Amino acid sequence: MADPLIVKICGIKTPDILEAAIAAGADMVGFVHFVRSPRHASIEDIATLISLARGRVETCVLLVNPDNSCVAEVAALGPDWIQLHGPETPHRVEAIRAEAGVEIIKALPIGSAEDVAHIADFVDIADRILVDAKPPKGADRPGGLGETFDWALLKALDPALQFMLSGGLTPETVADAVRTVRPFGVDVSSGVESAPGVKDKRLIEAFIRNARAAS
Ligand SMILES: O=C(O)c1ccccc1N[C@@H]1O[C@H](COP(=O)(O)O)[C@@H](O)[C@H]1O
Repeated sequence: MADPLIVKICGIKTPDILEAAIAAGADMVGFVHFVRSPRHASIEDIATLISLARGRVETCVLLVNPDNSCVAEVAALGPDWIQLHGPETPHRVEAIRAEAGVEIIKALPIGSAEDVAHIADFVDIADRILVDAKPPKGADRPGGLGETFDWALLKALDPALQFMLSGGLTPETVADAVRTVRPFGVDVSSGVESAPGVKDKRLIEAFIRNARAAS
């Protein structure tokens, strides 16, 4: 039997939405610590959210090219995962993993066949790979933009690679994404919001329901 689909709801900022994501059956919740994001949460808020979530759902802190002090601050909160969503090199990912002692999701931007080929540089270093749309030139952040990409590019991947899919997924598109791409997991942020940074409980429920129905 195939592994059950992992569903991650990212960009949670409040206990209320955390509870809604857990009640809806999320496997993993993400907290963004990146000041340019409308989903940015302070270290103090993330500490509270992780303590509420511990033992109930896997937790992930999303960072963009963090320095060592940021890594240490986040590692001290005891998340299950750190998601690196910036231009971190394989060497830097390895160093952060060793420094933090936390499993790493490496997010990689996909816009071309070369981007897909670049994934191989990280498969033995990161604990999990997440593919996202390459942000448009001039974007003020490297993700959480609701942008999709050409999923057909992923056909070049090693079929044995278990990866998570993100990038512009919504309750309407996630079933098609699951059936077409057959990812190990799906990750969503802006597709379950009523406005940038404002999560919508009904959209979270619909996303998880539709993802599971297709898996
Ligand atoms: O959510 C953000 O603001 C964000 C900021 C910086 C890097 C990544 C960010 N979000 C992640 O991007 C993907 C795709 O998001 P979306 O569903 O297209 O909105 C996902 O992993 C988000 O957690």
